[in-house]
Amino acid sequence: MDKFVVTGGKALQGEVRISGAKNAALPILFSTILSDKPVTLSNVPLLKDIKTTLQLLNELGVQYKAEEDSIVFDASEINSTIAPYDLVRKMRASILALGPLVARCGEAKVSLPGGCAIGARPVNLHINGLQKMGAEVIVDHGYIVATTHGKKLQGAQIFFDTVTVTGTENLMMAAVLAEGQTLLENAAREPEIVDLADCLNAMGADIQGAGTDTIVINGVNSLTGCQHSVLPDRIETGTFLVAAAVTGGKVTCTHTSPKLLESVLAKLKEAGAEVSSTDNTISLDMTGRELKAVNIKTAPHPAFPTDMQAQFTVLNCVAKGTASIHETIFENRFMHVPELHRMGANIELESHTAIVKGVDSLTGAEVMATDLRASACLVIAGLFTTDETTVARIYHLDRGYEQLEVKLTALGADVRRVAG
Ligand SMILES: CC(=O)N[C@H]1[C@@H](OP(=O)(O)OP(=O)(O)OC[C@H]2O[C@@H](n3ccc(=O)[nH]c3=O)[C@H](O)[C@@H]2O)O[C@H](CO)[C@@H](O)[C@@H]1O
Ligand SMILES: C=C(OP(=O)(O)O)C(=O)O
Repeated sequence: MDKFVVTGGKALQGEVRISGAKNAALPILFSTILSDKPVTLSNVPLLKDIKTTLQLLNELGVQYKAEEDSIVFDASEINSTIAPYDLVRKMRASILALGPLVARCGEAKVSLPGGCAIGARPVNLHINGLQKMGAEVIVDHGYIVATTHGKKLQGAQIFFDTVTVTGTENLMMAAVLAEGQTLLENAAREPEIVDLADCLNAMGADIQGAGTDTIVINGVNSLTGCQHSVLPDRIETGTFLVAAAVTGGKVTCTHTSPKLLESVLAKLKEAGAEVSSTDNTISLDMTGRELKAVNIKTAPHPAFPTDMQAQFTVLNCVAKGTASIHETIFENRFMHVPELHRMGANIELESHTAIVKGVDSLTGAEVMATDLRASACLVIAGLFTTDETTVARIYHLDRGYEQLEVKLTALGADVRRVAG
C-alpha cells in the first residue's frame, strides 16, 4: 500500500489546475448506460473510482475508447445487468448502476454496497423510489435484485425523507426513460446533480428543476448521444484553498468556479484569508495574515459540505481560538481526529461535534488515512509541521484526488509517494 511522506514547513505558492469533479463524473459515466448512441465526455478526472467505474461499465457491455481529451462511450449493447460484489465493494457509487440498468433493461442485480468508514450509508431511499416507479425490488444474498417484469418504469411522485445525493441521481436517471412524469421532492441540490441533469438533457431527456428541491422529469422513449464536459471539482478546489490558508501561502485554483463553493469561500474569508475570484479562478492569499478559528456545521448543499469538514478541522487545529465542528450528514466522520491527536492537535470529540482549540505547532508523526477526505486533512496537517509526516493507506486519497502529490509539489510542497 502506497504512503505519502510529507515534509512540511513551506508556504504553498502558485497556480493549480482543478480537475473534473469525481462526484459529477461518476453518475454521468453511469448515465451512458441509458443511451444506445455514443456519448463523449471530457474533463473526466483520472481517479481510482473512475477506473473502477470503467471496469464495471465494461462488465455490463459498455465499450469505451479514450481519445486525447475525452472518452467516447458506446452502450449500444448491454449484455449483463449484474454489478458484482468484487467491483461494488471498491466504490459505493457503484449503486448508481441500479437506476440506469432498470430503466434501460428492465432488470438489475447490484451488490449492496455495505457499510463503510464514514457511516452506515443505507440505500433504502434508492430502493423505495424504484418500487414507487413500479419495479419489484428485493434484497437477496447481499444483492439488490430489481425487475419491472418486462414493463417500463412508471413515473411517480417520490418524496425523499432524507436528502440524498446519489439517491436523487439514481432515481433521476431511472425516471428519464419511464412512462409519464416523475416528481422528486426534497431532492438534493448539489451542483453535481445539475451537471448530471445537463448531460441527460443534452442526450434528449426532459428534466426541469435540477438544483432546486423539486425535480420534474418527463419520461422519453429513448436518448440520443451527446458531448459533455464534467464540471470542476469543488471539493478538490476547497482542499487546495485550505492547504494554502494553513501554510500561510498564496494559491490560485484555475479551471474552477467560485459559484460552486460559496459556503466554503465564506468560511475561508471568516477565517481571515483574502479570497478573490473570476468566473473560473479562485485565489487565496494568506501571506502575513492570522488564521482565525471558524465554527462549521455540515448540511446538504448549498450549506457547508461534509466533504470539506475534515479539511476545516485541521484548519481550526492551527488557527487562533476555539471553534466547533458539527457533522450532521454522516455519523462516523471524525476518524481523522485520533490521527490529528497524534500530531499534537487539541480536539475534544462529543458525539457529532468536535471542539477544536488552536495550537501553535503540530509535530510530524506516522498517521493512517481512514477515508478520502480524512486523508487530505492529514496531508494538510503534514504540510503545516516543520518535520516529517508519513500518511499510510493513501489508496483512499487516490479514489478522489488526481495526482495530489504532483499538484502539491508544483506549489512548492515536499510530498513524496512511497510505493508499498
Ligand atoms: C459519489 C458521491 O456523490 N458521493 C457523495 C454523496 O454520497 P451519498 O450520495 O452516498 O450520500 P447521501 O447524500 O446519500 O447521504 C446523506 C445521508 O442520507 C442517508 N441516506 C442516504 C441514502 C438512503 O437511501 N438512505 C439514507 O438514510 C445517508 O446515510 C447519509 O446520512 O453525497 C455525500 C453527502 O454530500 C458526499 O459526502 C459524498 O461525497
Ligand atoms: C465520501 C466521499 O465519496 P464517496 O461517496 O464516493 O465515498 C467523498 O467524496 O468525500
